[in-house]
Amino acid sequence: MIAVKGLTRTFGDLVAVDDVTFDVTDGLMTGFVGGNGAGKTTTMRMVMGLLAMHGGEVLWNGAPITAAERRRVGYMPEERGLYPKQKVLDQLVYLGELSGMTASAARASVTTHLERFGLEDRAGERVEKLSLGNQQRVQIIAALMTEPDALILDEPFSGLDPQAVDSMADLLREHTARGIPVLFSSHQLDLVERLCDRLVVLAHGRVVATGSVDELRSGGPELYRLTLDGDAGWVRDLAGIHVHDVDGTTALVEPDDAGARRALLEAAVSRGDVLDFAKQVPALSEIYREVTA
Ligand SMILES: Nc1ncnc2c1ncn2[C@@H]1O[C@H](COP(=O)(O)OP(=O)(O)OP(=O)(O)O)[C@@H](O)[C@H]1O
Repeated sequence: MIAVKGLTRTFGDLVAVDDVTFDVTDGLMTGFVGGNGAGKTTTMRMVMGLLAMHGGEVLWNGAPITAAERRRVGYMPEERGLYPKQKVLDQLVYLGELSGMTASAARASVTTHLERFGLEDRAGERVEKLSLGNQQRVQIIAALMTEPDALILDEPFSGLDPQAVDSMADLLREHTARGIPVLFSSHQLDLVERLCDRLVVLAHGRVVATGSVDELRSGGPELYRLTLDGDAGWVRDLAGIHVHDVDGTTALVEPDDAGARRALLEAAVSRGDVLDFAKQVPALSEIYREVTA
């Protein structure tokens, strides 16, 4: 498990990462989300030892992470570092060898991964001839091919078509199923919601929310949507009901307690037909807007 404790980094007057603490737990997919400039890349680079920390520490299974342990982490940087002139297979085998693999093991792993991403017929092409999405796939293979002990991926899904997103998601799930901790950053909240076991939400360098999607969803107010066959404006006059919105025949309300909720429903039934009354589960995007506001 990777534990980030009190990580801090400044650039001049800017505190880019401010006392950031979270875990990347074995076998779980942790999504790292936050707006542009929130500090995700800076945090990941410090975890990988590519940028000096100004405070805090990074632990691997409870002890400060060593250089050797960091080499066992598959990392996909934000700035993609491929050599445009080199052929895909040669480049990946070279990167594998740099990470300590033998040439034959690297070649076998690369071949398997190229097939997974449907790139086997591109192995002999120069990287610069690939589309951006395919270059992205090659970059991902570079992070995965060494059978790493953990994965830290900066925007691994950006630029991928839906089919490649699915291949990538399956691959990451295979890693977590083997107990490997995975941290990835993304702006695609629908993907994060679908894939992640846990979320770390960053805003202005600080962690503003952590937990599973369900935990984050249940942390907010308990809202109900009431739809009537007539105007719903009268709900504003009910005691114990905080009205969030009324739009014609529909009201979004937050009852103080179960008694207020029952009274609301009884009042609604006594006035006519109740077409719908349901608890509202907020979308991750709504929670995200709330916590990063
Ligand atoms: N080398 C640097 N020198 C000065 N400022 C920097 C440097 N690297 C990052 N920053 C600043 O630190 C803040 C955090 O940047 P960072 O790249 O970590 O954010 P991010 O969450 O990854 O954003 P994005 O989603 O846009 O990639 C930003 O304000 C950025 O401008």
